[in-house]
This record gives sequence, structure tokens and C-alpha cells, in this order.
Amino acid sequence: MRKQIAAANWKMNLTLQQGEALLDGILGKVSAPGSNQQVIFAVPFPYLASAQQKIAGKQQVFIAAQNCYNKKAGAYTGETSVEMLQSLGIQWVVLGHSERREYFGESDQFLAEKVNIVLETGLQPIFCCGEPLQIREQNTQNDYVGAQLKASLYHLSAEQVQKVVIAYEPIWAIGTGKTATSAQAQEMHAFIRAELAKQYGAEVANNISILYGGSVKAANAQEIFGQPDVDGGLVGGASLVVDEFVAIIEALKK
Ligand SMILES: O=C[C@H](O)COP(=O)(O)O
Repeated sequence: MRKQIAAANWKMNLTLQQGEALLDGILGKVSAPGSNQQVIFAVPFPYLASAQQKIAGKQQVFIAAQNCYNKKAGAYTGETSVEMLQSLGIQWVVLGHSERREYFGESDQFLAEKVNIVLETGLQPIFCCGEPLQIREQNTQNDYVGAQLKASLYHLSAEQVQKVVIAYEPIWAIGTGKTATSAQAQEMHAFIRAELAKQYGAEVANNISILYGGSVKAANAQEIFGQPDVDGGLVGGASLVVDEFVAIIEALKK
């Protein structure tokens, strides 16, 4: 059965001290996640080790990297390998966030290579997809997102693809305060699941968690997460505030 997941993406925010206080605050307040729920914190690279120590012994709570490189090791100054992440105990990596695609020119092919190395090393990707405003206005978002999935994921086996969590993040809703309506989120999530079912069969598609991202906050989480094909969220701004993110975790389906 697929998991219900609240994933925090801190992006390039917070000092180490602020990050530690945030993590302590959230972990001190939130009830223990249920066995079908997971909480993931995607923190900046320099904080991975300390964050990993803070969650030690907590069931269903994980730390994620926000990125990784597509090569195993070598002369790639400034990059971080999946093996390095694994050596810290990290089990998750966010890949293909629209900010990486836009500001760092990450292509579908490059992301397919990153997906491969993450899975081959034994970690799990949170693979982001989503359309810009212009595409939504043309009503071609299904084609756009379908092409992103095909280009970066469909070479995977059925066994591998079930280790991927997909995060649908309409770019026009990220950090804008403009959330997709719960109906828009459900419509796209159902489309993504139907596409996965076409490629891998319904059983596999039903095992894949699909998160919504884009201005999720305490006030709208329950309604969005309540949609049948929405399995939680990838949360930016609201994940930086203790009470907001605690409420978002509590809004996950049981
Ligand atoms: O990774 C998270 C998404 O980009 C959403 O960010 P946001 O919640 O600040 O809109």
C-alpha cells in the first residue's frame, strides 16, 4: 500500500542553528507518524549529518538531500555523490525540482541518469514534475507532465518505479501563495496514476505515492491531502514554521 508522506523542502534557507531549532520544534510537537505515514525533511547539504542524528530512532521520519550528481565519484568539484549521502545514512533524494530545472538547466535526460544512480545505490528519489503557467493556460498540462514522466522514469522496471515518489508541483503555485484547487490537484494526480497504470499496470501505479507541492499550508493541507490520488505534500515555505508543518503532518490521511 502506498504511503502518505509529508515532505519538507527547506530549499536554500536557514542557518544550521535555525534548522536545528526548527527540527527540534517539529519533532517535539508532532505525534508519531502512523505505519502508513512518513515524514521527510529535505535539508541543505551542510546540515544532512546533524539532521540525520536528530531523527535517529524516530520511526517513519527521514532526512533527504535536495539534489545529487549523476556520477558515482571522481573529479567533479563541488558535487555530491549518492554514495556520500548513503554513507551519512540518507535514504531519500529530491530530484528534478522545477528550481533545478529552471536555474541549473537540468534536463529530462540528466534527471533520468540521476534517478538511475539513486536507485542503483539503494536510495529513493522524490521525483518532481509540473507545468509552468503558460502551459496551464493553454490547457496542455497533461501532455507536458506526461512527457516529463516518460522521459525520466519510463525506462525503469516495475520494481524500480515503485521505489520512486512523484511530486506534482505546478510551477505557477510554487511560493506564490496561489494553490491549485483540490480538484485541479486531484485531476492531475489521477492523470499521473493513469499514465503509470498504462505503462506498468494498475497494481504498480496504486503503490506509488504522488505528492502535491505548491503553496501547501496548514489551512489547505487537509482538503488537498483528502483527495483520493493525493498522498501528501512536498512543502516549501510552510515547512519552515513549526506549527504550520506540524499541522500539515497531522493532515495526512491515516
Ligand atoms: O518543494 C516545494 C515546493 O517548491 C513548494 O514550495 P512552496 O510550498 O513554498 O510553494
